[in-house]
Amino acid sequence: MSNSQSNSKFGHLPLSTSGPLETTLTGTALLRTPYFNKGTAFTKEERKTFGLHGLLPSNVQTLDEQVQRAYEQYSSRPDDLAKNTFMTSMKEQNEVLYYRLILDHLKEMFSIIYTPTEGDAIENYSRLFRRPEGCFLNIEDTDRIEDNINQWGEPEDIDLIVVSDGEQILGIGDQGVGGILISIAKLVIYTLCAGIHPSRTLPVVLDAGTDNEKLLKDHMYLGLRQKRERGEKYDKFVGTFVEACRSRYPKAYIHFEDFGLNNARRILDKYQPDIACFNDDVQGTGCVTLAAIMAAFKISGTKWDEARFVMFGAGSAGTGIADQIQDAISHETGKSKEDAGHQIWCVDKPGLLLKSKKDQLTPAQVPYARKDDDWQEKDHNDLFSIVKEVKPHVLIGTSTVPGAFTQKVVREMAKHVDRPVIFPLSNPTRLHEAKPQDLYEWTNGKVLVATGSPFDPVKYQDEEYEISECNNSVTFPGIGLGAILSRTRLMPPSLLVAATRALASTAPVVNDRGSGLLPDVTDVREVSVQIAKSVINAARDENLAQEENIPTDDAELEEWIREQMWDAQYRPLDLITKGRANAHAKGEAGTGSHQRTATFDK
Ligand SMILES: NC(=O)C1=CN([C@@H]2O[C@H](COP(=O)(O)OP(=O)(O)OC[C@H]3O[C@@H](n4cnc5c(N)ncnc54)[C@H](O)[C@@H]3O)[C@@H](O)[C@H]2O)C=CC1
Ligand SMILES: CC(=O)C(=O)O
Ligand SMILES: [Mg+2]
Repeated sequence: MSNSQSNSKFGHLPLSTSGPLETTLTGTALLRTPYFNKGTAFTKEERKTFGLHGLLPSNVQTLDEQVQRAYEQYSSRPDDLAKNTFMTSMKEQNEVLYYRLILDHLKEMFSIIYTPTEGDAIENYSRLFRRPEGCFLNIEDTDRIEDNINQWGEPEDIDLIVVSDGEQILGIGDQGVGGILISIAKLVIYTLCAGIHPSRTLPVVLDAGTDNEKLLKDHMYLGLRQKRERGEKYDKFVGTFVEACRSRYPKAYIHFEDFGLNNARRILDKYQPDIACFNDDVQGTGCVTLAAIMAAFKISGTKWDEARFVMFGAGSAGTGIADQIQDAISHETGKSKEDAGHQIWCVDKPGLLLKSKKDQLTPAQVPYARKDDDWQEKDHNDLFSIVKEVKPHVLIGTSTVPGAFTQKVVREMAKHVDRPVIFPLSNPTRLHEAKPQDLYEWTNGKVLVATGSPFDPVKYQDEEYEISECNNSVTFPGIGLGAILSRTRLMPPSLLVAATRALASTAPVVNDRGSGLLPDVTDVREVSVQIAKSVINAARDENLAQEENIPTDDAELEEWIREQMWDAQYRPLDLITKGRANAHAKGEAGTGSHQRTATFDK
């Protein structure tokens, strides 16, 4: 491996990003491989070495000039969905340019490549489809799963797999095979926000059918046109997929995304004891929300032993957040977990979760069910009455019910606590339980707010307030970076606690303005370094790290992490012979069945 240009003391590491890239590709094959393609930025020497003369206009451009042109093209698209489609095709042409463009306009573009616009792209997947990306597995072809997984590379080639079965995409429900786009979007965020190598990841959709009638009736729908399979056949499907991943890519970390209510937690509970895996909706959301609550309490002065929480929408995200709050109360106050749970009231479709309805509750909801006796003769079916009774300090929405936090509910809450902490987290934007502007008006500016999708700053009484985005995208990239670099065998709750503490400590100086509950998205790469550092240290302390050469010195560890974070910069290219490529026992550049194996990094 050639590292002639690396100045870093860690330039020898396999994931180091400071040296040249090696490839066997030349001519149009090189131009058509997005990982290597530099387009008009190929230097004169490279054009000669790689046979590019006549295939490019003569002027050599810098990456900055390319970004400028691409941004003008992007800006000329008529609406957000058209911008999203433009970005998808850019990704298929030139990955460095794609990521550089977004990083240079992160705040503006985050909502285009992620929630809310990605939700629209997913809803229209079969109609907007141009080119497949990712691994499509379907429940009627389980015999092929192993082969389909194996074709993406050699055992050392894949670090991270994001998988969805498309049943509960963002807040827009069952999108069937379109779920591939959430796996891809989450991987893009891993690369943008934590420098995960784009060529060492694998997006997967598990197509188990769909219960979305609109898709079933749509003759253009590209997935299995049948009702969702459940039960044993479904479990076997997921099990075969997990086994295939484990046996082919034993070091890969598996991220589960947007599974339905009855599967998300069940699948996590099944695999978490044995493999390094993570459910973003349950765990990532829990981490980021807890960090935001910690920041809010610093402003409000609320004490953990007296704080009362109402969770509205007790599904995957709601119970995931409740679990993290419960652990935090227990940790901060020394209370038992059971006692800590008494400070949390969970509300779902039928109202407050009650013990008498145990049969109708999911296993994750059961610990939060309240005694019926305590609620006799009290109205426990509607949110207003519950808020009136509980007088919560914190109200969190993960219900997908837009406007559920009405003026009446919010004013009632504000009567009892000085600084109401209100987080409407349901995505996409149109499903938020309340709008930040209204929350400011209804609480006379007292609210401490964070939202699931991005919102513009709020203007209230001549002041402007930033609205923090409380989205798992602030946490999962750093957690994944830590998992990958430490090669942790497992991802137990203790590593997530380490991640949450690191995130909470990176919040900007918390102030009384409602801003600063969480770091700004533009700082997310630095935040990811801190989260990864904390996760790596915890993995090592608990003997879970399989990577042996993790620096013990804090500053060195940071340098070690940064050196292994992929950045959107063109690297010099070395032309190597096919024989040498084979000697590295890696997928031969450009001849794989898909572009993700068509890379040969260093
Ligand atoms: N900000 C963030 O980082 C995240 C936000 N979310 C958002 O949270 C929402 C829920 O996502 P998941 O938990 O994955 O879905 P889920 O389907 O597991 O949970 C939704 C829950 O809301 C309940 N619900 C529906 N109607 C209700 C009503 N009228 N009253 C009370 N509860 C009601 C459902 O019964 C279910 O238990 C989505 O909009 C999703 O986009 C999810 C994960 C992360
Ligand atoms: C953010 C996310 O994971 C969701 O809304 O499902
Ligand atoms: Mg999700």
